[in-house]
Amino acid sequence: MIRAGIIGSTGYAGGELVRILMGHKDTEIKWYGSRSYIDKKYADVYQNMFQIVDDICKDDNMEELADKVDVIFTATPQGFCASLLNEKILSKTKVVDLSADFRIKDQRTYEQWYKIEHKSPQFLDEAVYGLCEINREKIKGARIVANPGCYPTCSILSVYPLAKEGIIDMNTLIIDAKSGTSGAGRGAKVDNLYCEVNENIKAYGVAGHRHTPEIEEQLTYASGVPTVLNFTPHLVPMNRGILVTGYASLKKEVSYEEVKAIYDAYYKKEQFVRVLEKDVCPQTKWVEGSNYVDVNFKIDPRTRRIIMMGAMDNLVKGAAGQAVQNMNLMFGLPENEGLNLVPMFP
Ligand SMILES: NC(=O)C1=CN([C@@H]2O[C@H](COP(=O)(O)OP(=O)(O)OC[C@H]3O[C@@H](n4cnc5c(N)ncnc54)[C@H](OP(=O)(O)O)[C@@H]3O)[C@@H](O)[C@H]2O)C=CC1
Ligand SMILES: CC(=O)N[C@@H](CCC(=O)OP(=O)(O)O)C(=O)O
Repeated sequence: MIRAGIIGSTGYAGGELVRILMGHKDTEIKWYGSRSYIDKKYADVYQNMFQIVDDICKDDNMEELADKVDVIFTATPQGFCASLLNEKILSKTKVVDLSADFRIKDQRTYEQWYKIEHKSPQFLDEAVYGLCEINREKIKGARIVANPGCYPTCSILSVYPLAKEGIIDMNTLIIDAKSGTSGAGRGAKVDNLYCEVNENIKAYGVAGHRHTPEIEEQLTYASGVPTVLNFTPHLVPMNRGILVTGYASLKKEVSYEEVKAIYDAYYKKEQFVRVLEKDVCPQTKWVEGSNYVDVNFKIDPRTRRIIMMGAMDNLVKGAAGQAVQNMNLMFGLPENEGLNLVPMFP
């Protein structure tokens, strides 16, 4: 049995990790970490876990936790994992960090976009960017995995095959994205109050959202071309789900069949990326509660652009599901263990 500790188990991403790991046959959650609910029953924080989880929330330092578990998930705010990680911890346990601390390789870029000092730059090179479909082999041998951001996961997987194959002009890429409110976490914020979100849609982080450099970095690796893009997220009145729409100019004339063959070549063996059939646009409802990312595209011959679309559950493939997929790879388990979650509808 893999012994898991979750720091930040009382947040939305941590809570989803608990839900998924409860159905994982090779993992036992040994430690429910919290800062605000110490000594409270976990099921008192999340009553959906009544009679399912009997454990108490605890706080501890990460070094002591490393003695007790085989894997630590840090589902905590930006800067937390980097401020505590050290060689002693990594010599005893593996770490899957759900925050952005180790996603961006360049320390200055991280500090500039996150406006915090990076406290563990010595692990930036070693950390593997945990987008399983792209970095599978590196993840298998990793001690620390940087679980990708929710918007970046959906954006990169939607665009990746065409970036890699040089079909699109990377300098023309625009990504428009929408997220449900759970993406903002459980902490109380005025912007996320019912009356602010319900019956409303708003763009935010325009020309400055912190996921921009993460998407740019990964698409630069994929395309081999320095990629700078416009990324505009929107908050929509739903609990879960991310919908991405990407636009780029085509570098040459291509047919539907040619592009479909490219997507299929990249994803036909991937359980969690579904390339939809012609003219079917991804919907968040079709992936809710599951680890799937649905992708598709449409060529617009009038503008010589291609429109790339993706839908995903931000808490599953965008956070906890992908974290478990990473853990499975790190421990040599079947990649889908605990993740055969059928999407819920309606
Ligand atoms: N929500 C999402 O869709 C996604 C989130 N993520 C990432 O996952 C991480 C968590 O996000 P999310 O769950 O949304 O956030 P929440 O605000 O819902 O939860 C934050 C968690 O971190 C804990 N925490 C906060 N500060 C400390 C501290 N100083 N010491 C120990 N624990 C602390 C909180 O504990 P307590 O409340 O008990 O004090 C809580 O459990 C973030 O880095 C986020 O970027 C990644 C992808 C998607
Ligand atoms: C709706 C909303 O607010 N979403 C969050 C992103 C989700 C998240 O927690 O960020 P990571 O994926 O980087 O961990 C935001 O825009 O900051």
